Formats: sequence, structure tokens, C-alpha cells
Amino acid sequence: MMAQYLEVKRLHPECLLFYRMGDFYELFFDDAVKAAEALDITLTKRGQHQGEDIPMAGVPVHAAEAYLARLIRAGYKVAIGEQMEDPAAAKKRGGHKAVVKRDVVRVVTPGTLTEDELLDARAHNYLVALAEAGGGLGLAWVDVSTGDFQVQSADPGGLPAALARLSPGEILLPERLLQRESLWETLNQWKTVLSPLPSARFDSANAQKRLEEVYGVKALDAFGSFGRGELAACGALVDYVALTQKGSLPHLRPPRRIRPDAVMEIDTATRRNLELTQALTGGRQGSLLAAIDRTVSGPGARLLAQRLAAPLTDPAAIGARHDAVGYLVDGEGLRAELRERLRRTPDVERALSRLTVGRGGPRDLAALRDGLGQAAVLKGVLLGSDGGQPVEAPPELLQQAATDLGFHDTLVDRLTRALAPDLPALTRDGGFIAKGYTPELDELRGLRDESRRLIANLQAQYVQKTGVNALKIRHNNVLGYYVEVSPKQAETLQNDGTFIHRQTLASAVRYTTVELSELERKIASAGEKALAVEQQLFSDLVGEATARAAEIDLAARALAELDVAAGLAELAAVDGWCRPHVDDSTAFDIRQGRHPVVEQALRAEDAGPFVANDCDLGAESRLWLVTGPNMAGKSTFLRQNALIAVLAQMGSYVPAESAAIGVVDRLFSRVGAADDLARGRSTFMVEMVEAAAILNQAGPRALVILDEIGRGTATFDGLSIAWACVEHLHDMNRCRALFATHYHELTSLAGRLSSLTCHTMRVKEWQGEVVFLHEVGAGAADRSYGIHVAKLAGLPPAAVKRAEEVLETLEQGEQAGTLSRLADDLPLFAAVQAKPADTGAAETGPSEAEERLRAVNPDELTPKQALDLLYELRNLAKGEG
Ligand SMILES: Nc1ncnc2c1ncn2[C@@H]1O[C@H](COP(=O)(O)OP(=O)(O)OP(=O)(O)O)[C@@H](O)[C@H]1O
Repeated sequence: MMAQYLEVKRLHPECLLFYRMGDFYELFFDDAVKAAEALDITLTKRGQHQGEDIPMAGVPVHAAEAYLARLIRAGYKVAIGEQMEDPAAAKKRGGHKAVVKRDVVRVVTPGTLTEDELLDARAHNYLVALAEAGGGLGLAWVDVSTGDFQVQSADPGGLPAALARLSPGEILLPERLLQRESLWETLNQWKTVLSPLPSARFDSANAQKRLEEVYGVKALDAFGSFGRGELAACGALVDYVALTQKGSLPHLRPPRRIRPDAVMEIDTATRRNLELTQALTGGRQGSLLAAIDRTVSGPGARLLAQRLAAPLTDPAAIGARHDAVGYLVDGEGLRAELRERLRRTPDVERALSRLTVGRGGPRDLAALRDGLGQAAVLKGVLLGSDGGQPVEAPPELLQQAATDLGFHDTLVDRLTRALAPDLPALTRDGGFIAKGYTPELDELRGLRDESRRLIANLQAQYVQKTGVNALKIRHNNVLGYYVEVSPKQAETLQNDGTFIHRQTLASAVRYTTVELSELERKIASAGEKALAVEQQLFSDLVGEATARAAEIDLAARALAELDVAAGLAELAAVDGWCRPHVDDSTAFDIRQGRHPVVEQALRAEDAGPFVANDCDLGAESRLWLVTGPNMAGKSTFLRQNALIAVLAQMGSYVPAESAAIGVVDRLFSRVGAADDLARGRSTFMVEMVEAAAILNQAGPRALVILDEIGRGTATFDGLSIAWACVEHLHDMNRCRALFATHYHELTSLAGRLSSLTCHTMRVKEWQGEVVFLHEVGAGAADRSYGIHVAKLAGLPPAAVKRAEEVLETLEQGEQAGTLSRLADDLPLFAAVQAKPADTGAAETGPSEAEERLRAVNPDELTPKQALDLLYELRNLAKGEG
């Protein structure tokens, strides 16, 4: 047996091997040690290998799913090694020593799950493949549980944002890409989900053949024109799915090619900062997704999350989504009806996928029956053909959904007639085919039930014959059916030739009879035959359903589309959101915008109304400098505008009175400071890396949100960096931007930079207290009120008083110092010079730092070199000071 084990294990070295032994899956050697630790189960030993004890751990088969889930979550892959024959068959083959044949029937990996128990109903689980061929990178992804299959080209620069958008469960890549320096940083972020494979598996020519074979086409052109990198990625993906499912490929839609510029590019840091699908605290709670999700089905929730993660850039496509939402905002009755029905619609996508890989059960067929049944009704509701209110014709997207819902009457009807009212989860024990569906099954079942009645008759007959009233016919798994009497009564039966003795216990004596054995045989064979018939009917039904996989899948997607549109419409109608106008301009004019998450939080806490604010980043005021005290709402204001852009472009209405937005192609945000200790970076370093990414990449269609850049370092450093960033954004990037800062000195830039305008969060001082109005007004703040916030936070009175004294002294000093002159000169350099000027060093000719600076050509510097230079300059300045 060990030899067999080692052979199976040799073929799956990267997996933990679940080796089936009777009612348990056993793990041996290192696998046992790892599993025992991850699952908190006992580590024992069994036998010896090369003179050493073999460590062993096991999980019961009936509870294996739960253990699997935990191992997958802990990042393991698991190969399931099943017994491929009956132990009796093995014995027949080779006597007592024969080992039951075993083979791996499936490899469970984080990216290839299909079971509901292992998946989150409301989130996609993407398996991603990254490949390189013909000098380009290709990125393909598939959700095996739904068959959604897409592909795009990528470059090392755009890869981080694409991966952040997909948030993969598992990433396949050729081993050699692990060594690629330009990808190292990106891949390192995802290292827990990487599955490196031999590079030969990513061959684009093989991939093409493989895909043509899978989709039964002669050329792939019908699906789009794919680059070689894209082909290689698709091929590797399909191969891996087939390999892990051991040949039974689930239904996969033909790969859909996405143009990288068809979606708004949002990098990892921005997604995190804006809490799009996950709050900073980790969960979904508190994220934008949670705040806008009014969907009522799993597929709807998944599609919503997918859309939020990938807002569009094509105004026409965005407008089409707005049309669908708008139609359902107006049609209140229709919306209510759709949502009520969708709520009762099961997850057709995932049921279909399980059925196609041969892992489905009777309940999955029922899901198709109910889901497709609802689809037919929904179609009628949508097109007004159900006798409801005639409404104006639905917009294109909803028309398309109605068409895609299709006609499935025959299948639904068949399933309705075939399935029993109460369904078991598994086909194993039968009992899922309805009475009356086939005469053959009814007859076998009748025979089985009839035989049971015959047994009761027989018992009555024996009671009469023997005069023993307590005589019973019973059944157990060892003896089968038997006649049982108490030892006292046994004598009566002993003398009757009919009864053949089987067993004597302290409390009972058991017999069989020829008639009883005969009946038993009949019952067993009727039961067996009935089960076989049921299982055959099951696979017929599954075959019938999977033959229509493409149409069913289309209907499933249409259901999700309807759920998303109706959910967004519900949100817009109830919370008073407006339809944004999105076009190709560079406008950004939000009137009375609100932050959806903060607004909901305030409402939940009954903490007063949310104050709406305007934001117009038109050509004259592309760059807004927002100052204001702590706690006045700067961050909220900045984020709300970014979120409104995301919502508008994903196809949702927005929390505002009106919104006109020229398509944003890239969104950047640097909000708040967070350490990244795992990667050995300080808060300041993280901040600078993110700022560098923005200044290097933001083009004229980008939207940039910068909150308190530079606050993680000494005042002068910070101010200088912030200053330089504002100038760079204004002159070089020329994008729409909101820049919040505590450095009031920056407001003096307004005079020099034509498209920069200053705004401030208004506060009122009232009876010595500060009241935050959360209102954005023109102008600049004159004070930070930091000490006021410290007081609110409960800093001891003595410390507050002392802080006020220190502030007063500092403010007097500042007026006399060089700082106030800062705005008059070339600003960044003035800050660097501030210290030497104090000590009179400036009079002795250009300093070393100045010399160094003159030798620099900023346009040729990489961000890293710029940062190094900054440190160098500071050290020089320190030396000179
Ligand atoms: N427009 C608004 N209407 C009502 N309440 C608001 C508004 N904006 C912000 N608030 C409230 O004020 C709190 C602080 O807001 P926010 O964090 O945006 O302030 P901030 O100015 O960025 O502060 P800091 O400078 O300390 O980071 C929020 O948690 C919210 O409760």
C-alpha cells in the first residue's frame, strides 16, 4: 500500500494527498504534519518506512468538505485520491494481499473551486494566468464556478492595477517570470496565491490548438483577435482547469477579450484607500460595495462587485447602463416585482457549473428548474406581456436581458415532472425522482414497498403458526431480515422445521426461513434496480441540461444583469441619487455631492445630516487646494468626489444633485498614511512611493486625490515635497486633482498657478468653541485648530494649555523668520535654502547643495533617484548648517 501511496504522491508533489482508506482520507509523512497543524487534528503514526515511523493524520470522509475548506484557505492544494474499485473486487483479483486501486480524481486548488461550501456566494473567485509570448504579456482569468472567462494584454506597468481589480484566488505563471525584475515587486504582493508552472505549459501555439479543440472551432477569430501572450495565458488556464478536474472540463464561456483601456485603471493603493470593495479594516462592511449593494441574489452581488472593480471608460456603454437603471428608477412597480422574483431565484450559474463537472446533485437540477422557471416569468414581466401595465419599451440593455432569458420551457417542464418534492443533497441513496415520472421506476418501487407489506404479513402468519405473540421480523446490516423471539420462547420454534437458527444472544434468539430469505432477495434487488434506474434518469437529466449549457448560462447572466440594474435603481430611488452625465470632455462638475458611506454611517448613528458640497474641476480650476482644520471633513470631501466618478462610470446613479463628468481613465488616490511593515517600508516611504507613481503616471484624463502629502516627515521636507507635487500636478500632469493639506503656505501658489483654486472647510467659532460646518467654501484656512481637536480628544488640560503657549511662541517666530518669504521665490528651492540662509552661509557663494542641484536634470531622474537625491541634499544641508 505504501508503494502505491508513494507513486500517487510522486505525481502530485505540490499537493497534500488525501488518500482514501475506508471511511477516512488519510495523510502521511510531511502532508500529515502540515495538515495536523493547519486543521488542529491529532498526528499519529502508522507503520514504518526505511526504518522510521510514518506520521499519519486523517479526516472522516463525511466531514471532508469542511476540512478541505480550511486547508484551501490556509493556501494548500489538495489532491483527492479515491478507491477506484470495491475492496471485494481487489480481493478477487489478488487475494488478501491485493491493494485496492486508487487514483486522484480531482485536485482542489484555491482558484478552481465549485462547491458552495468552499465559496463566497456574493464574490467571484478568479483563477488567473499570466503568460509571456511574442514580447507581450497576456493576462487571462476565469471563474470556474460560473464559467466567466476573459483575457487582456498587459504591460508590467499596468499589471498591478489589473491584478488589484481581479483580486485573484490563484495566479498561474511560468516559472521563469518569477525571476523577471520588472515583475518582482508586483508578484511579491500576490506571493501567497502564486502557482508557478513549468514554462512549457505556456506555449502559445499549443494554446491555440487547445482552445480551438475546446470550443470546436477552426479558428479563434470569431472570439476576437488575440495576441500571442493572451493565447498562451488562455491555453494554460484551460489546461490547468482540465488537469485539476481530471478531464471533466466545466462549461467555460468563450474567452472575451478586454481592451486594457476599456476600464478605469485603479491601482492597489487607490483601491485600498478608497475602500471600494474592502474597508481598511479588512472586511466588506464599511466599503463602498457594502453601501451600494441592494442586490437580492448571489449572481447579482457578484456582478455588482465585478462592475465596481472595473468602471468603464466608454461613455456610450456607461450611458446604456444608466438607461437601464433609469428605466427601473421610474418604473417603481416593475422594479419591486423584479426584485421580489429575483430574491427567489437560485444561483443558476454555479449549479450549472457543478453539473458540467459531474459534481452536481439533485438540488442543482432543482436550481435550474426554479431559476429558469423564474426567468420565463421575469421575461413576461419585463416586456409587459404578462398583462401588467403597458410601459414604454425597455432600454437596450434590458431588452437584451429579456432576449437572453431565452426559452427553457421544455427543460423546466421535464425537471418539474422528474424531481421529487423533497430532494436529498446526493444521488447516492436515491429518492429524488418523483412518483409518476416513469412507470419502470414506479413499478420497482411498488415491488419494494409491496415486499415490505409481505414481510408484515409473514410475521402475522408466523405468530399464528407458533402462537408466540411477541415474535417479530427485524432487520440489521449483518443478518439482513430475521425472525426474533426471546430465549424462553425459542423452544417452540426449535421444534418447528420452518425456522433455521442463526444467532443466540442473552436476550434473544434469531432465525431465518426459506420464505424470508426469498423475500429479502426480492426487496434488495428491487431497491438496487430502483436506485440504478434513478441514477440513470439523473444522468439523462444532467445530459439534457448540460447540452443547453450555453443558453442556460446566457439566462443566468441576464438574471444577474437584471438584479444589478434593479438594485442600483432601488438605491437611487430610495436615497435620492441622480443620473450622472458622462462624456468625452474633461469636465468634473458635481453639485451637492455626498459621500455614500459616511452619509449612511451618520444616518445609522442618528448623528445629524450629511452636508452636501459642490466640486467643479473645470478648466479654470483643475486643481483644488483644500485646507481646513482637522476633523472638518477634508478627507471625506476628497474621497466622495473620487467615489462619485467610480460610481458614475460603473453605470450607477450618484449621490449628488447633478454630476457632469468627462471620462476618467485613471484614478489615483493617496489618502492617509499606513505602514507597510510586511514589506519593510516606513509610512513615509509608502507615501513617497505612491506619490511617485501618481506624478509619473497621471495623464490629462486622470483624477488625482492627494490628502496631506508630506506630513510623514519634518515640516520643511514635507512642505517642500507637497509644494513640488502641487506644481508638478499643475504644470506637468495637467490632470484634475484635489489636494488637501495642512500647509497653509501652499495657498500662496494660487497667484502663480492659473488653474489652481483654494478652498477651505468652513468652521465657526462660537463662545470659544469651534463648530465644524463641513461646508466647502472659497478661500484658505487661517488656522489648523489642531489643539482644539486634541482637547476634544481628551488631552489633559495642562498639556492643552502648554501646547497653546508653544503655538503662540512659534507663530511669532514664524513671522520673523524666512518661512513667510517662501512663496516669493522659486518655492521648492527656497525651502531647501531656508536653513543655510539663517546661518549666513548663503553669502559665501553657492553651497555644495546648490552646486549639486544645478547639475541635476529632473526629467531624467527615476522616482528612486529623486528620493535618494532628496536625502543626499538634506544631508548636505545638515552638514552645511
Ligand atoms: N460633509 C459632511 N457632513 C457631515 N459630517 C461630515 C461631513 N464630512 C465629514 N463629516 C464628519 O466629520 C468626520 C471627520 O471627517 P474627515 O475625516 O473627512 O476630516 P479631515 O478634515 O480629513 O480630518 P483630518 O485632517 O483629521 O484627517 C467624519 O468622520 C464625519 O463624521
